[in-house]
Amino acid sequence: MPDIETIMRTGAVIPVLVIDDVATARPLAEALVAGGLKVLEVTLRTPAALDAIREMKQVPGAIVGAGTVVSKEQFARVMDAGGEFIVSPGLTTDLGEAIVRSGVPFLPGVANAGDIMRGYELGLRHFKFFPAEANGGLPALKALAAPFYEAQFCPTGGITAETAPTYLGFGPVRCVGGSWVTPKGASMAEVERLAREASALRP
Ligand SMILES: O=C(O)C(=O)C[C@H](O)[C@H](O)COP(=O)(O)O
Repeated sequence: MPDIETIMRTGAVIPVLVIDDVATARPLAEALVAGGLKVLEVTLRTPAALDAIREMKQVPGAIVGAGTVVSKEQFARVMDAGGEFIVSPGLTTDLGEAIVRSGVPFLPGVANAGDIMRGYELGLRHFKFFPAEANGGLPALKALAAPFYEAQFCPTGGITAETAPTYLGFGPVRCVGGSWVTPKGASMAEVERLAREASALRP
């Protein structure tokens, strides 16, 4: 199982996926991987999410994890489905301890210094800055990251193909997350094209 550092370094963008119909999961993963995005975050926002993880894991090269994990029960269900990493919108000690103890790669959401300190106490150094744009964007992240020189970030929330490069140009940013690669109603050819553009993004 790759660790969280490796996962964050695999590509410039982690697509954040909302899967309504499990039948779309595998073709979507194939299009994203073909476009160069291998790390796939399936949000637990829909009833299809866990089966979507199972389907996407069949796609060679895909590294499939779950987003929107807010409870230990969800964490257990994701493990059962074969999820390879966990993303949460925030960080509680209870959930954080359970995931850290398991050794499963974990990218918890942080929005302020207290959140990061809670992560440090759990031994975590990799965080999702969420919601990135609503929290003040790159200027806010720069100010927040300054005291936490070991921390590495995946800003997510409101980021686009246009704004991603400015985030990626900031040293502690390893990758960004976003849903722009899979617009609602897009064809698989369009998703592959957007993934190819996203995977080529550099500062
Ligand atoms: O459900 C979660 O836990 C999330 O991870 C939320 C996502 O990060 C954002 O919804 C992605 O933001 P957009 O790219 O602005 O759509």
